Amino acid sequence: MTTLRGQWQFDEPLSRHTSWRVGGPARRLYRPADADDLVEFMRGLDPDEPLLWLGLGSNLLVDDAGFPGTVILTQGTLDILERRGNDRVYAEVGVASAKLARFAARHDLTGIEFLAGIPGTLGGALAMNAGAWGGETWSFVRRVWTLDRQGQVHERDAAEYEPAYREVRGPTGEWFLAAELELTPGDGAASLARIRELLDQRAATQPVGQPSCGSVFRNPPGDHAARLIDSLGLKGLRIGGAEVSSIHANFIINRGGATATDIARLIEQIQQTVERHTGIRLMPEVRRIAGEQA
Ligand SMILES: Cc1cc2nc3c(=O)[nH]c(=O)nc-3n(C[C@H](O)[C@H](O)[C@H](O)COP(=O)(O)OP(=O)(O)OC[C@H]3O[C@@H](n4cnc5c(N)ncnc54)[C@H](O)[C@@H]3O)c2cc1C
Ligand SMILES: NC(=O)C1=CN([C@@H]2O[C@H](COP(=O)(O)OP(=O)(O)OC[C@H]3O[C@@H](n4cnc5c(N)ncnc54)[C@H](OP(=O)(O)O)[C@@H]3O)[C@@H](O)[C@H]2O)C=CC1
Ligand SMILES: C=C(O[C@H]1[C@H](O)[C@@H](CO)O[C@H](OP(=O)(O)OP(=O)(O)OC[C@H]2O[C@@H](n3ccc(=O)[nH]c3=O)[C@H](O)[C@@H]2O)[C@@H]1NC(C)=O)C(=O)O
Repeated sequence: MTTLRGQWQFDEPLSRHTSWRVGGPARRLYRPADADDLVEFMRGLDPDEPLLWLGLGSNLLVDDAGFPGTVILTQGTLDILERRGNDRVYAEVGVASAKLARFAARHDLTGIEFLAGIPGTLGGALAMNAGAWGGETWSFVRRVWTLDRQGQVHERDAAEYEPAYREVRGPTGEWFLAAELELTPGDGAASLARIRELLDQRAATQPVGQPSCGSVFRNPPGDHAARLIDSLGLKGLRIGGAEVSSIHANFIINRGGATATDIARLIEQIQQTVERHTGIRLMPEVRRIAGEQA
């Protein structure tokens, strides 16, 4: 029997762990001390316990009722980050995407500048195939290490996964522990300048200072959700504390005191209005949490 070294919290409000600042309590939240500790934790976990892996919570709509199970928090832990060889970076999933982008640039490795403005962890970026400005996370992944519910670690080749727009299909019942990325050796100063440029571009077009989950809807083929929502005059539409951003129409911001229900109702209202006027059913990009996630 091994003693766990991580930290427990009980009835922890998930509004403290999501960028929308909404979401009810998790029955239990566990922040592992490191990857070995997390392996031990999974080995001892009740097979029926609902489980949610959480990074920064920047793409999650957690219900007001909370999560009736265990949340594993990787942000602020699982933070090993190192260069390997000429063109590789190894990172555990708790590393912030922004930190990974700057680390690569400082080591004269280029290609992932786009990750600098995407809030969240590498784990969330892998699960969502996070992308911006033409770049996508999985274009750079060569290997991943995953963990299953029995506490078994698997080393997997990127070829075992099928990345698509804001999603990736692969072996089920496993979560990401770490990844190895292949980057292009180049000019680190130019890479840092590109990061600054992309952050400026983002600040000019997105409400980065206000609580949100980024784009609420996926872009439909050949169009942009934001353009459709904007063209119907929905900017500023508000339910409770949730409001369609007047800066970017595909962002819903928490104006203070929003509930998950406010946000969910606003999402539905936008979907219905857009569908009625254009025939296009917008599909959410954000993930709604009400039960077990795998
Ligand atoms: C202001 C703002 C701007 C944004 N801009 C962009 C953008 O340009 N492009 C973009 O793609 N996204 C964007 N997003 C959305 C979000 O930042 C990304 O999806 C991000 O990669 C999520 O990372 P996270 O750590 O917060 O994941 P979380 O929200 O914590 O989790 C997201 C999903 O990943 C799963 N997950 C987390 N860690 C793991 C793991 N280790 N193994 C398996 N599954 C895991 C969770 O269970 C959940 O289903 C933006 C969000 C905000 C608030
Ligand atoms: N957190 C959120 O809810 C939101 C975040 N954002 C934006 O998303 C991006 C990423 O956010 P988040 O995931 O929270 O990560 P952080 O902003 O916490 O950044 C993570 C790490 O990246 C490095 N870093 C970030 N910005 C800088 C900088 N200007 N100069 C030097 N190093 C930097 C730092 O690493 P080191 O430890 O090496 O210094 C930092 O610890 C930021 O641009 C942020 O403004 C936007 C909306 C919401
Ligand atoms: C923020 C996210 O990702 C973002 C990513 O940061 C940016 C930059 O690459 O490109 C996508 O936004 P986007 O398609 O809305 O890109 P933008 O360039 O801002 O806008 C697209 C088009 O919509 C129009 N537009 C935008 C905002 C608005 O309020 N009104 C409007 O009409 C713009 O004029 C432009 O013609 C990603 N969103 C999706 C759903 O793919 C996220 O996934 O959370």
